[in-house]
Amino acid sequence: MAGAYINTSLPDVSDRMLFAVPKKGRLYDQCVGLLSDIGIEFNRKPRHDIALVSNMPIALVFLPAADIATYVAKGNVDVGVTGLDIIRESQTEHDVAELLRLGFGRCKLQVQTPQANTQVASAQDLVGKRIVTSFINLTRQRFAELEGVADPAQIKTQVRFVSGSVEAACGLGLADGIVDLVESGDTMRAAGLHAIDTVLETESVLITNKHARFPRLAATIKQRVEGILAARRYVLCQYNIRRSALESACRIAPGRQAPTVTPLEQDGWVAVSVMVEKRALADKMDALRDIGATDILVLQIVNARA
Ligand SMILES: Nc1ncnc2c1ncn2[C@@H]1O[C@H](COP(=O)(O)OP(=O)(O)OP(=O)(O)O)[C@@H](O)[C@H]1O
Ligand SMILES: O=P(O)(O)OC[C@H]1O[C@H](OP(=O)(O)OP(=O)(O)O)[C@H](O)[C@@H]1O
Ligand SMILES: [Mg+2]
Repeated sequence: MAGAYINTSLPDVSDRMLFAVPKKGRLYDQCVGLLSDIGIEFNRKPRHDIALVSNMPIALVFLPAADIATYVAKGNVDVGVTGLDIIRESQTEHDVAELLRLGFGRCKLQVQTPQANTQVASAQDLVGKRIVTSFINLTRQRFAELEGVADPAQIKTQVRFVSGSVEAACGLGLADGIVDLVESGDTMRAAGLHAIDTVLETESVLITNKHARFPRLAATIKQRVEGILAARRYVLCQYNIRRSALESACRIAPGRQAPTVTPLEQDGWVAVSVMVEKRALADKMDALRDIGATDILVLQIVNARA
């Protein structure tokens, strides 16, 4: 095979689905936790970026998060996890299919400027000025909108790429504003900056190549992840209630599909078991108690396939 060489220390991945996972950074721990929760077993040797999954025909490929969308789009790997920000920045959204939003890696890509600079109140005030960012394409697109220019290559705002520590650029006198990710806002505030515009709200996404080689396996991964995400989102609520109040109780907590109702060994009473979203749980328990529910128990869900 021209151009290829055999490295016997690399595992044979030819008949395995290649699954790209961020090799470090914010998404790494979350991804590794998710892989474990969906039953993917692997042993990553130190300094190796490929790990064979022992219980499925999958090879995990550990790559920089910023490159994963491009690898998936080009079909170098079949599926991957990365941020929506990276998919948009690398202009791969037409070549990758989004399988699932993952609910972690949530943050905002924001235009930021020194708090002390009272001349700049909105992103419009930065038109024509110097912006430093790791997201040059998204930044140019946003300033093209602000400038009313159709082609982002024609904007007058000067957008310069840096690969990290973006927030230092204003303090160093290199920029009038930056465009970077903000989650808690601590990094931004520590650099004396504040946000004046949101370019994108992002979170991690499970993506696949549109012509992926292992569509059934990718669908299995998606289903497994859905089960874990649902389990993280819901708890199982069980309570006893008089049959006469059951209809009201079902309106309060209708569940994902419908509550399970079983008769109690006590005339006129039933036991109800229902999935409830964690964030609404306390209110729902109060409301169930108000209509006479008793012995309200809350149980953690480990997995919840639809
Ligand atoms: N503070 C944050 N909160 C939530 N998600 C984030 C945050 N920073 C980055 N992300 C998400 O994680 C993706 C990868 O960024 P991350 O900073 O983890 O990678 P990196 O810059 O390659 O790693 P490192 O910062 O360790 O060098 C981002 O594109 C974004 O989707
Ligand atoms: O609003 P916060 O909670 O402070 O998070 C935002 C920071 O997180 C990311 O940086 P990261 O820690 O990944 O370092 P990096 O800049 O070296 O990528 C991002 O680039 C911001 O700097
Ligand atoms: Mg980072």
